[in-house]
Amino acid sequence: MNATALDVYRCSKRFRSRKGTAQALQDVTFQVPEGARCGLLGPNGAGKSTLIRILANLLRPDAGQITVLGHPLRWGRHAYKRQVGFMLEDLALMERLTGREQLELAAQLYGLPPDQAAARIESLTRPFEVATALDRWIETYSNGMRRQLAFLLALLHRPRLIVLDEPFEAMDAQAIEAAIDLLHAHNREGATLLISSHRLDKLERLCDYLVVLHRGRVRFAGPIADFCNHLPEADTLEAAYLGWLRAG
Ligand SMILES: Nc1ncnc2c1ncn2[C@@H]1O[C@H](COP(=O)(O)OP(=O)(O)OP(=O)(O)O)[C@@H](O)[C@H]1O
Repeated sequence: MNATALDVYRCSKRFRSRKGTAQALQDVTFQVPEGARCGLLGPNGAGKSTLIRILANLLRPDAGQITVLGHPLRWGRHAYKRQVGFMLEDLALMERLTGREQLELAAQLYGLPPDQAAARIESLTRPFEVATALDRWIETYSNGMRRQLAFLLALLHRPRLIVLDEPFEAMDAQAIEAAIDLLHAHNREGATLLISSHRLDKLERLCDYLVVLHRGRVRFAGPIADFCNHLPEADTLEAAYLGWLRAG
């Protein structure tokens, strides 16, 4: 049996503001086996980004235990940081660096020797439009190029777990294809994937495992085939998901 890459147990998060409270996550429990290509699905406001921000240690859960690659997640500690690559909703790029400088800086932080970093940057960026703009300030990038750069930053250090929040948003068709190919290649080399996206057609091609959140709760976690078997008449993941939502 596979080891567990990600173990989330009874994780809850409530946001409080003057206008009231929002229970973003409630007793969220699921596991992702090592080597899985896991899609994270759910309607707007289901809690996907909140969960990913908690995994990235940017947000403190109110309750719950999370284990990432065998390390318990502790608030403010980054025991596993070098083994996980994140692309978050807030891309947090450094506008007055060039794309190459941003990639080199990250490579340095991850301890890649400069010659290896240069070769890695060259091969990673080659299929993407951002390769033509690596020596320009990030400030001048289009939205799609910014997202390509953020995506490549998540993969740069060959992490064992890759966690991406809406990676395909604003990417053109060619970039999406290149991104899917790269993710498959990293998965073949052993990386586990957790990818939140509303692009169900892309997730269907990429993923073999699914976690579905709805109003902050886990409504399904398991192989995609099991999810689709609930609605045998649906011939795509999108049709199965829409049918599942309709059934309430
Ligand atoms: N900083 C915040 N303050 C208050 N409420 C928040 C905050 N962040 C998220 N929420 C609320 O938490 C809930 C979950 O939001 P979250 O962004 O995690 O959903 P999501 O599944 O990523 O949605 P989407 O698909 O629209 O990106 C929503 O009700 C949202 O309004």
